[in-house]
Amino acid sequence: MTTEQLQANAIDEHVDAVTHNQLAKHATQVHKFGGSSLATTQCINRVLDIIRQNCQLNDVVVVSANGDTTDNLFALYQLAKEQRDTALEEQDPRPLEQALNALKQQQELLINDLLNANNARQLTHALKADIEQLTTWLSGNLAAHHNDILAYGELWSARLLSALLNEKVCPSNSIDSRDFLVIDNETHYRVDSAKSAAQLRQRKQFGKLAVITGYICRDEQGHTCTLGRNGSDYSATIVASLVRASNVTLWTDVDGIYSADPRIVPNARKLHRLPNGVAKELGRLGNPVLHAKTLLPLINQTTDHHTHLHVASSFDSEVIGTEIGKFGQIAKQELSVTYLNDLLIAQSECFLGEYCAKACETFSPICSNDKQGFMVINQSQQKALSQWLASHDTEVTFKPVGIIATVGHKVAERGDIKARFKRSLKSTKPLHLVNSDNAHSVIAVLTEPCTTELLNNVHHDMTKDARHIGLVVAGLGNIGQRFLELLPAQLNRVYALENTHLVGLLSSSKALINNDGLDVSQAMTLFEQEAQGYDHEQLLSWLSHHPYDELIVVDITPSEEFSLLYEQFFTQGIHVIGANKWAASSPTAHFNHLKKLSAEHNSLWLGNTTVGAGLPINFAIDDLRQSGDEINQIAGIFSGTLSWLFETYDGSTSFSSLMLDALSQGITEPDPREDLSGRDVQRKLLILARKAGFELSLDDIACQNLVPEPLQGLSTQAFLEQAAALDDFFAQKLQEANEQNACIRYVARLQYDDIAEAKLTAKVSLEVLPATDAFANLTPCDNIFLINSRWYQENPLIIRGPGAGRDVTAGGLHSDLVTICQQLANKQNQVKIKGIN
Ligand SMILES: NC(=O)C1=CN([C@@H]2O[C@H](COP(=O)(O)OP(=O)(O)OC[C@H]3O[C@@H](n4cnc5c(N)ncnc54)[C@H](OP(=O)(O)O)[C@@H]3O)[C@@H](O)[C@H]2O)C=CC1
Ligand SMILES: N[C@@H](CC=O)C(=O)O
Repeated sequence: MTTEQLQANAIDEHVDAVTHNQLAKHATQVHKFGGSSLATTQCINRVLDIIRQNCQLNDVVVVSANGDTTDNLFALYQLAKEQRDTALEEQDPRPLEQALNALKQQQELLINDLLNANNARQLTHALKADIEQLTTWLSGNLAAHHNDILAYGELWSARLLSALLNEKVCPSNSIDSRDFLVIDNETHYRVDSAKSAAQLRQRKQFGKLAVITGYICRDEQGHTCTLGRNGSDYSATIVASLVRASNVTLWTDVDGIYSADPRIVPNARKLHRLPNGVAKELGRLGNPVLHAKTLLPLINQTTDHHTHLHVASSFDSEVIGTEIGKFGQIAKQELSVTYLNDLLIAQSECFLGEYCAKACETFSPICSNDKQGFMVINQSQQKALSQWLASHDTEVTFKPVGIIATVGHKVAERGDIKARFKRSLKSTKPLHLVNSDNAHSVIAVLTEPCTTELLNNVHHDMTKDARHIGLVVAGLGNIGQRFLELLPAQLNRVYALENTHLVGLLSSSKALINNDGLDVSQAMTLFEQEAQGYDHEQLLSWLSHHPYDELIVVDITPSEEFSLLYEQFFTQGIHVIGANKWAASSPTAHFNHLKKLSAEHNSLWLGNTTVGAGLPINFAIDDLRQSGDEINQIAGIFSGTLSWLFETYDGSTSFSSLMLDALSQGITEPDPREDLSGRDVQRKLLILARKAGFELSLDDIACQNLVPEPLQGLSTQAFLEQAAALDDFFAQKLQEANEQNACIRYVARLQYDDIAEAKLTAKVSLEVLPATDAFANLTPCDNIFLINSRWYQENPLIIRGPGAGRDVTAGGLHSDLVTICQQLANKQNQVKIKGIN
């Protein structure tokens, strides 16, 4: 292996390592701005902002000509040509002069609007020289300079942007791509990569952001060439392959690739991630944004280096676009529907058997079939194909057709998708159904043009179940691990979870995020091996660009700090399932703000395990209220820990030993003082009170703290070590209760009395209860909830059962997950297409 290859491999390994975990930062990037993104001073200022926010100095910017400049240069060329072809006495030089003047003024306007006087003077001077050269070419050997003339569009655009960057953003130099980019065959746009890469290295200046002209290059003889239609996109991906960039972003006037043309199919979904092969097939079958040749340089077969491509809108840079690259299974499930009209089906005996392959090689048809002897081609190919067949002495018939195709990774090999596609076409009776050679599409050949209605209906049938849900689990302790253990079976079993993928795992200091999904059966092992340090800024940045239709964060942390992120989650439409009680018991203003945000952004927020673990107490209260009931009393034993401790504690074992036992069983909070202080019960009562419709805060609930003061300020570890200091207090309380034939229980009580002066009273405290009390005879760890309401007055509603522990809590979280996924599925079903034409 050469030194260069070794270096290249080392770079690849490094890039692989940092990009596998998606919270890591990326390497060199190429940003390409299309003509519409650079059309006006306003657009160019937006581009400056995008560069400020997204580029580093070692990145590369590739530009198209500003707005319509290339079209205007081409029109200039045509005018000059017409003039040349006109008899001398009939020639009128004015239209050409006017067009040239208009072009010059357009450039001067941009220069003077954007640059300071000094820089504007320099660029105007250079522009003047260019216009003189243009004038010479237009009146000289026109044909020989066709491409030189067109090249000015990109040249001016790069020069202007680079000058502007120098003035306002960062050091920059503009590079004329003809100084490095060499193609050895203009027709097939084949790039001389070794020569071009070496020449680009020489031109790129260290510490300056390079602004490179798109669209143009040179051939081996040094003539200016263009890269054809959408050549600037192609330039960007070529440059990316030359500098071995990790990513190219095509900043354009659309915000991504959709599952169908969104101008025709209003319910088209944006495809966040497209595998390379599928993107190429979409480009081939008429996607207006992607072009097959743009994607060619993205995979280097020799080094296996993969560059990802993003399509994003320069008009709304915050909107997440589409990423094209190498992905795992989840992205491979994406389906889209595309169509082409104004095609011809050519039928000939010549297409039967081996000649078909030859014809395909020459004409690259949309589709063909060598058993039935047909090819579908563009109308523009009819003449050439007729001639080709005539030279083979064969007859051909042509008929107008359209096509509609379903496109997705290896769809032609998936019986279920093909069957669905056939069903969706049953009213149409296509002429043929053809699998594409690469198997990434199934194409239906239609006798009539594809209509808007057909496209909408087929799109609906093909993509109705296609929304993907990403799942991020925060908190991988006692409950989090059990949740993950149960996850594989749930994903297999529950239909509503069919498109749910585990994509992120977080502890307090480490994160493992993978957009391609994590293997659920090995989640914890993967986390231990691959998780990396992270901060909230990185996490939020990933969350704001996640590639899923919906994202759910399951918060199984005990952290207030993590709960403060809910505000950003909800703002981004992310759903939250919390076992963590902090947010739901936060100060009233904050809690109301979160509720408002989640409603505004359609974020679902469930927290049924925050009280009673898996018991359906939150459901019950919601249900009572929805049925018109009014709750006036909630009481009970809300702490599994305290229930277990007081039901078990009979004096034979010290209270502190029992507490350590409860901790090891996973019943207590990570810091058992959260239970013993009454705070956990206080939070639960607040959560239920809010559910029942009362507006109060923690301070409104009197709370008896059972932790002696000297133990309150210690670290968790120190507290556990000194836990024996609890024992005397509880021994004495137990003895006093025993003397009255009673027992001690930690009880929560909320009472609403609309006649009394203090209408609402709420407290959590240690009570001495008669041995016969309903709260006195629970199975250790059970919770009991007693509710009095209009419907349940004399005879209260009672819910009782285990209120803490790994299984019931993890189970309760899974119940919330299914509920959310079912609701999201219903949301998707609301977009039924009615049929429009
Ligand atoms: N035990 C039970 O029966 C019930 C518990 N709950 C709630 O479940 C939650 C988890 O309890 P449990 O599993 O026992 O706790 P553990 O202490 O066992 O685990 C907590 C996990 O959260 C992580 N974590 C802590 N802070 C953060 C943070 N800021 N960001 C991301 N991750 C963080 C920890 O990471 P690290 O290891 O790095 O510290 C750890 O992985 C608590 O809120 C608890 O109230 C709710 C109902 C019942
Ligand atoms: N520590 C809590 C756990 C559940 O919220 C309890 O004991 O109830």
